[in-house]
Amino acid sequence: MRLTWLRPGFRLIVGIKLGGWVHGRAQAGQLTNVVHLTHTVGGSLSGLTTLHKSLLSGACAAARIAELEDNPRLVEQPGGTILSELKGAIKFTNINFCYPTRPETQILRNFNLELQPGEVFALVGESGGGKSTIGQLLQRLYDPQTGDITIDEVGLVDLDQQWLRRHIGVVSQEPTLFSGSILNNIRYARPQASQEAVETRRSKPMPIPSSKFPDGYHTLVGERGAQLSGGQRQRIAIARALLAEPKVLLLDEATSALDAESELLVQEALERAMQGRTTIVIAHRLSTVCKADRIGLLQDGELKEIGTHRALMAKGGDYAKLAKAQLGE
Ligand SMILES: Nc1ncnc2c1ncn2[C@@H]1O[C@H](COP(=O)(O)OP(=O)(O)OP(=O)(O)O)[C@@H](O)[C@H]1O
Repeated sequence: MRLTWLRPGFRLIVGIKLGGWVHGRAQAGQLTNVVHLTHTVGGSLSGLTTLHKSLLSGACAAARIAELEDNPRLVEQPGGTILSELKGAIKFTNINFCYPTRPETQILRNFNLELQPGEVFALVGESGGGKSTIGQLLQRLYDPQTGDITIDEVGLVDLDQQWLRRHIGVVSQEPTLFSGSILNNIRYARPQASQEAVETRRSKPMPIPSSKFPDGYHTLVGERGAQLSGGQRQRIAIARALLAEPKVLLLDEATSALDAESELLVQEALERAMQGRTTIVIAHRLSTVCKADRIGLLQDGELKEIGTHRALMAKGGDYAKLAKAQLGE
């Protein structure tokens, strides 16, 4: 078995990182079959390979390994507050952030944003401007150098990280899948969900045309979903987010890999999913963000314009120029 779940040139770092990370989880009693890994971490790669097999015996463990691989987190801290009820009020206050590997490049400058529970907020701006970074900070994959981020007025730094990530549904350009069936990939956030619950959400079919797969929902997706197209991977990630019913949704170019017809169908499913959830939508195509309650234009690391599509168009600023160029308004 190859250790392809570890990126080439990344193995040693993962080994060290995994030690701390897995230990944290094991202490929390949430991933007991991985506790052996902490003993293997200074050991040989063959030891890790054996362990890898045993890890893959549990779908959740595998999912978490895949999750870890794609997100070599710098912030790993066990314990913390678990809120009994999450409303979804989000506040970023005076955030300054640069990635630790590139301290000379400031991504966010004095960034401020306050979202009401249930609000749909779209983030637009030039490529590389820091939109996805805001999503990464919200999941606490990184901590800002200065400033605070709160959910329901509790600082992210005080919240239990696993709890936080379970309550934020994420659909990104390149979703994280693990080698298992479509079914298990979808019910990652709710492992006990029945197949019926997976296939139907609020009486509407999930956006997975399972008849197109040889074994329907039991079709294996290959390592990291390699046997699927980008669009199929995205559909699975969307189905996973819909099933989990999180209070906060982060849609980062969630439909970018879909063809126009599929995008319409999936967009409809997503719009249903956004109802009653605080949602941050990141999209290049302005046609998908026009309906948001508010839109923010990120420029030079801060929100330069903020308002409804109509208000921003009336203002005639950079958003209006962008929209006119794209939508021909
Ligand atoms: N893990 C990382 N380490 C270092 N720099 C990074 C990392 N991730 C992103 N960056 C850099 O941070 C900047 C902002 O990236 P980000 O992905 O947030 O932009 P974006 O606005 O979402 O871009 P796009 O619209 O193209 O997806 C970019 O210059 C990018 O190269």
